[in-house]
Amino acid sequence: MLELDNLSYRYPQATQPALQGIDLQLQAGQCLGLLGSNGAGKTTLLSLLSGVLQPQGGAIVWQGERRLGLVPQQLAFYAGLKVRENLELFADLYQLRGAERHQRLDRCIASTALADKLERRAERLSGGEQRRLNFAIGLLQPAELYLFDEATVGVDASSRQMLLEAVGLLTREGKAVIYTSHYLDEVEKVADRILLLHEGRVQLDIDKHQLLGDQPGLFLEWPEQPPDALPALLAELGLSAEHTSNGVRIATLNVDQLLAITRFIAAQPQTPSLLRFGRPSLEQLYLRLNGGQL
Ligand SMILES: Nc1ncnc2c1ncn2[C@@H]1O[C@H](COP(=O)(O)OP(=O)(O)OP(=O)(O)O)[C@@H](O)[C@H]1O
Repeated sequence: MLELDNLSYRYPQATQPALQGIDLQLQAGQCLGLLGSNGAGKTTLLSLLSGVLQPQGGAIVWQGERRLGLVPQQLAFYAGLKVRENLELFADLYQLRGAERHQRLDRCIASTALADKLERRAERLSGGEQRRLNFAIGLLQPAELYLFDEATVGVDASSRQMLLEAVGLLTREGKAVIYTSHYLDEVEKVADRILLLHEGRVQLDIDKHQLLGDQPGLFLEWPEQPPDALPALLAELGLSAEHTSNGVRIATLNVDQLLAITRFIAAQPQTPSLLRFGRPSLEQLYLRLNGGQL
């Protein structure tokens, strides 16, 4: 539905481009998790897609009509208006009429749990409720591609869960989504593909399941250092491990090897600070990626 071809952008007076050589294809029904450290270029990319910025190099090619919904990082509603008035105003702007208008309003109010806040002036909402209003306004817009830029900052855990479900529903309905957040557990939940930006370039563009893998591994850490006898045990068991400053990661091991290691741990005077058996989380992989270890 959307193709980016060698896209680049440099802010006026900046010495380095904020984005360079970005190639990307996005399909309907896909949720792309956009990751990268502060300043990597995520917001710039979303601003180019939403038309806030114009590309200076390369092209953005839309297959079909360009219909876009945006939940921006900066709150974008009228603080002096009530929640209901804001939603009605944006429904007007989006030219929603009749049954569709009602349906979309009902759905975005339900998805963001704002039903009991409709008569409250937006400036009187709590920080998390303001985020939810911002989110609701983005969802209200009929679109084929939805962009979420740090859309859940300051939202409490149960409301966040609800917002993520609304994002999941969009992709199940065949909408494309680009979701950027520093909450990697959220990205892990909603995204099916991960795009990592580093200094304005694509560092990694990969299917989420391929990135996380399905092989469970063992992750062990101690408060200071692993026990001195650990390397000998691993050698005896024929296991290869990746060593970190205070622990090890063992990518594959069988049940007997796992049992031998747990027996060894139980016999040590110091207990581990982390013992995790399973797939690595996106957060663990991200830290390794950013540390240049992957
Ligand atoms: N208005 C601006 N003028 C000049 N440089 C800018 C401007 N906005 C962003 N930049 C620079 O462009 C680069 C990319 O910034 P961008 O905001 O896209 O990063 P980001 O990945 O969204 O970061 P964050 O995670 O902090 O939101 C950074 O080096 C940033 O300093």
